[in-house]
Amino acid sequence: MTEPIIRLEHVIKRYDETEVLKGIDIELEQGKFYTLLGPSGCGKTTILRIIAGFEDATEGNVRFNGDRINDLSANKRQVNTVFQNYALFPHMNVHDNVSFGLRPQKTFSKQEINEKVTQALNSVRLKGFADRQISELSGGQQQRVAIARAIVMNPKILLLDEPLSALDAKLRRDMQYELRDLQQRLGITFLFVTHDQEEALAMSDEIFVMNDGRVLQSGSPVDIYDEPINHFVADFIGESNILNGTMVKDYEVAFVGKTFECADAGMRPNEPVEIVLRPEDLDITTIDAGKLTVTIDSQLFRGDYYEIVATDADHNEWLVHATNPSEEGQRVGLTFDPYDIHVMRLHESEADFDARLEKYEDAEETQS
Ligand SMILES: Nc1ncnc2c1ncn2[C@@H]1O[C@H](COP(=O)(O)OP(=O)(O)OP(=O)(O)O)[C@@H](O)[C@H]1O
Repeated sequence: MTEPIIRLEHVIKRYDETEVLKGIDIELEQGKFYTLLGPSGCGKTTILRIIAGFEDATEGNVRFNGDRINDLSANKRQVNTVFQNYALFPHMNVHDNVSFGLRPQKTFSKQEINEKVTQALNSVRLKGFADRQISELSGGQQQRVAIARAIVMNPKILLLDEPLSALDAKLRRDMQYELRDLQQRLGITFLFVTHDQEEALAMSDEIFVMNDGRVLQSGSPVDIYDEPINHFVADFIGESNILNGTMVKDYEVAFVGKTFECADAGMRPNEPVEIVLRPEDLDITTIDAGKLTVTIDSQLFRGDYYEIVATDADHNEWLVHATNPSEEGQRVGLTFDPYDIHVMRLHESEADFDARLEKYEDAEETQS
């Protein structure tokens, strides 16, 4: 296997007594789009700053293609950063902003610099903007200049710290497509920071879900959405119904006072667990056909689905995304498939979770 381009080995960061990174182990491969996702203050920016060389790790190793770079200064790392506030120079035009990092190198002629700037501006669809002043640009265009300024340096890794947060919803969505497209065209590694789970799901090859200085789970968007490791991840990534339950035995789980067939195995008999059922995996049906009976409390039309809140006999609240409307106060059945029940062990580590998943997938293969 080839060396990951970046590897953080048990990185800890302390400011005085406060530990803001509590042992981060992550690997980034060449040419992939990675996202650090987590709530404000969980340590995302600190990880970027340590990779960029603006901040030292208190403990642990930072490796670039296998070499330890903890002591390498920021300007010697093949890493560039796009900041949230763009950090452009307002008194300079677009060309001078984009070429700013190239000029002190003195290795390029004026013509080479012009070619590189033109190429970078073309990549971010700002052809012909070189002579514009920064103040004459929209927010989205300024964002593109910031990206052009970073990619003109030909980095191996681009770090992006919430680069879309200042844009309105429509422009933000357009830029999500563009950034993803740019990453694929350039083939360099992107490490993107956001606290917006939809953005992370839409853009990434791999997501690191963080909370309180730790990576709780890493994986593809589909893996993380379908198999959240714990309550925090399930709740943070999309909407969920999360309930306490008991794993009666392999492929049988009990919650809300009933026992249901499920697709999980490999836990202790009667182990306490948490259950996740996604709103889009629940169907409303007749009371007779339902696995549970609920009463509809309220509904909102959301364009492509109805968001329904219902309550069961034990006063548990259920969030359901349905294609058809229901009537408030109506008693209906709720149904779901065994494989839509996601069972989460309490306090499971990511390594334990991966081992359990692997065992379960092996068993599935043997069965089929
Ligand atoms: N220079 C510093 N001195 C002391 N504490 C700091 C310093 N820089 C960051 N912190 C603390 O470290 C923690 C992590 O900060 P960080 O900026 O990495 O979080 P984040 O996940 O990027 O948050 P946000 O999404 O709000 O930008 C926070 O509690 C922050 O207050």
